Amino acid sequence: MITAERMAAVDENAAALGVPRKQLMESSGNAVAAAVREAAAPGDAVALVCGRGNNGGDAFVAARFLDDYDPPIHLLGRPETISTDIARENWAALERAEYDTRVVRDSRDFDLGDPDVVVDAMLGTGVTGALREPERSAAAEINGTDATVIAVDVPSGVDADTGEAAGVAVDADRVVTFHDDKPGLDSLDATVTVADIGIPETAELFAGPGDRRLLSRPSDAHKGAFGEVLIVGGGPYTGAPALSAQAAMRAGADLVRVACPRAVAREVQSFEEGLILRPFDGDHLTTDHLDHVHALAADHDTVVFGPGLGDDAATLTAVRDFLADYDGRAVIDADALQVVPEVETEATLLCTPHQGELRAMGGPSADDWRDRLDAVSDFAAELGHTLLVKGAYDVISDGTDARANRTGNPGMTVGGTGDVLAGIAGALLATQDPLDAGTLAAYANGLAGDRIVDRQGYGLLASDLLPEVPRALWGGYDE
Ligand SMILES: NC(=O)C1=CN([C@@H]2O[C@H](COP(=O)(O)OP(=O)(O)OC[C@H]3O[C@@H](n4cnc5c(N)ncnc54)[C@H](O)[C@@H]3O)[C@@H](O)[C@H]2O)[C@@H](O)CC1
Ligand SMILES: [K+]
Repeated sequence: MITAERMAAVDENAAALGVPRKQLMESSGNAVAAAVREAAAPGDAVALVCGRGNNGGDAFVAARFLDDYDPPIHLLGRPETISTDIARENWAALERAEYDTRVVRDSRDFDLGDPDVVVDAMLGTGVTGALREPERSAAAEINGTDATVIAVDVPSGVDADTGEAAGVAVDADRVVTFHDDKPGLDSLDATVTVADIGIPETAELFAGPGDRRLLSRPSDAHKGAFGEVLIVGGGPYTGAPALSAQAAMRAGADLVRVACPRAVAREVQSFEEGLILRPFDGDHLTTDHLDHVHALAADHDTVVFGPGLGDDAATLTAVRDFLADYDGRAVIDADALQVVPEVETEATLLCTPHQGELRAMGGPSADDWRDRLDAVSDFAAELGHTLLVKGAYDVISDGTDARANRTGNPGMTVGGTGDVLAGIAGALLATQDPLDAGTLAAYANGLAGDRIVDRQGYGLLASDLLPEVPRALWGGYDE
């Protein structure tokens, strides 16, 4: 099952891999034509009813595979208003090649005739709200015929994610959907077939630029919409919590605060004047500080636990006790990771071990990234938490789905890059589910490192990543 939003991301990832959408449209159109040939007897009348988006474009392609039927291709609207280049190019090809194209300027112009098979290619996943004219009248006319109705991707007017229609929708006999089943098709009274349109498996498996679609900021963004992040770290180390906090800020968090021991607070502050500190007494975290940390955590959307905390036994006990009483969202990194397998918690955790830390947690080791996908997925299911296992290919799994990320480079083995990753993950976990947050954090962190190495060669510092994080997350690079 794939949602419309995820499908759009996978599509963009496929294009980045070199399989552009126009190529996918050729496969989609071919699959639609195959369904028509299966439904139509020789000599049957076939009609294609097309909208102005890519759903219509699929049917423009199908027409070229249906020469035997010489179908009329009804375009609902003026050709100049076709909304995508690839659909427009396919329409222009039909006109130049003298297919039976018919432009419907007004719903009164629409004459469906009496076909045996109708292809409904008015609207697919791009539908918003109830069908407008002329699609609305056309849908009613299609529903009024005895023809076999084959819907392209999804019956026009139906929401592919929910199966619901905001008004009149096409009542299809068959649906040819692409790449994967859609959640909204299950409830329909139609035969659904899934056509493989040649999207590489890795367009879905590997993080890519399409994954960033999740971050498109709503236009009415107000302070507080992107989350407040608490970093709990520092003690034996001071740079780590400062890096995580700055990374969370660069990744779009609205507010980031750092809870660290008072003994190192000035030093942590000195890395960046914009950090907001909420220190606790002493020089390392212990159970004495848990009331303070719990009170703070309750006011934040996510907590990043671990950067620079150290592995003092009292500190690890404090982490364990904290998690046992916490039911929010947290990124767990560095020394804090080792307590995760022992603790019963209601919290939603995104754990970010490298492969050594994963083994220390009792997790699997596998050299090949494909083997690691399965092994990490099993271990995530066993833990009941999401894992982002860092490596040349990062592997991310919530125990159900697994993804990989291959941005990043050997220059990033330098100290502190993991703290940056944890901070980005903390910011993203405030608004995304753990699998998406982990995938996108790994992708952006690695992409930032790749851009720096492209520009200046090796010799990268973790702090170099910080100013690159916004562009890695929101685009602006020529991919
Ligand atoms: N990987 C993919 O996602 C692929 C998608 N393809 C096709 O592309 C389709 C999605 O294409 P688009 O995103 O262009 O969207 P659609 O073609 O589904 O719809 C977009 C058009 O519909 C209009 N519209 C929206 N709501 C309307 C309403 N309520 N009443 C009347 N008109 C309305 C818009 O103004 C726009 O012109 C898929 O359903 C599928 O058929 C295929 O071409 C190949 C690959
Ligand atoms: K359709």
